[in-house]
Amino acid sequence: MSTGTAPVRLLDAASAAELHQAAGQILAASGTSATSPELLGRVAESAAALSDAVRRHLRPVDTDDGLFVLRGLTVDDAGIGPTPGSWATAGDAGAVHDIVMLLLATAMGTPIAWEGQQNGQFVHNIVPAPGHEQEQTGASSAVLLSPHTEDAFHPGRAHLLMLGCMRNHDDIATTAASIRKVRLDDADIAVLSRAELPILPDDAYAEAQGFGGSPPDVPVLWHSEDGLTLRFDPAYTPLEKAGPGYRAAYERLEAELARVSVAVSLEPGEVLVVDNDLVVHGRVPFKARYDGTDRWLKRASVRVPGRATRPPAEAAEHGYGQAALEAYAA
Ligand SMILES: O=C(O)CCC(=O)C(=O)O
Ligand SMILES: [Fe+2]
Repeated sequence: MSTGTAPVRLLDAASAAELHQAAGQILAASGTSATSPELLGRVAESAAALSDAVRRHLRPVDTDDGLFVLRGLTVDDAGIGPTPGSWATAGDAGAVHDIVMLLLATAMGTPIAWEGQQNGQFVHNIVPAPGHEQEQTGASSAVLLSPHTEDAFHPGRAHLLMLGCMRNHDDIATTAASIRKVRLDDADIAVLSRAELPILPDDAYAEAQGFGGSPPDVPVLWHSEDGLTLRFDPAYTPLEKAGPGYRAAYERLEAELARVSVAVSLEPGEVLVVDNDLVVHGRVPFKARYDGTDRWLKRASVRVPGRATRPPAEAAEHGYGQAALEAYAA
């Protein structure tokens, strides 16, 4: 339905067919989209052979929106079968789309996965799951998923987050707010650039939540070479530990992000690409159907080699014992 004011990049039919065919061939050769060195090898080879036309659409995010919607791919609603009841039971559901996501991610950088999340898979299934309605994770539904940087607790977090839509009958929007559209005075920026509070692992990382080390304090805002960037996850930030001045600045940032937030309701086939250094994303509340027709997204996370958008101090963080697995690590 509506993608609000999000910039759209429209793949022509030939480019969409090229991606579908490449993914289909990889799936036929591998028999599954489950991660293996063989599968990743095929993806890397195929991504390297993508046409310039496809590649042009996958150039870096190039506006202050900090995101774009890639349109033109298609999903066969009957062919993908019912929406899985949870990520854990998704298996090979929509497998060819997992591989499309990997091809896109590989054309933009290096896909990453987490040992502690969704069994180390490189493409996650985001579906509402019974019993998780109230959580601050992708499996929730009844609550607003508050705006956050993806995997904000970790120094190895993605530079780009990709959300590919399989099904969204109720037009449930992802929200996105760019730090480049926010108005904050210099004093607030200075306060929020101090390493004052930690960002704790979110509920998708049970193991990291049990980590024994002491949580590092991190800045929320940071001036990188190309402008202001943010690392923000209020649901996992112990704000009560900060003084009133810090809290007030944090709340002004929150209010500004809400003011500039856009709602992006993805249609099947559309892929939202979010710059995780510029944009916080979330999701509006909704009522899960739990009948096989629920909203269903595929998610991939991408590191962009050589990108210098992170404070150098992050290199010393322990990451709560979690390791980001790079698809093409040497
Ligand atoms: O469901 C959505 O639109 C976004 C969920 C989310 O935050 C995520 O998948 O990282
Ligand atoms: Fe998220």
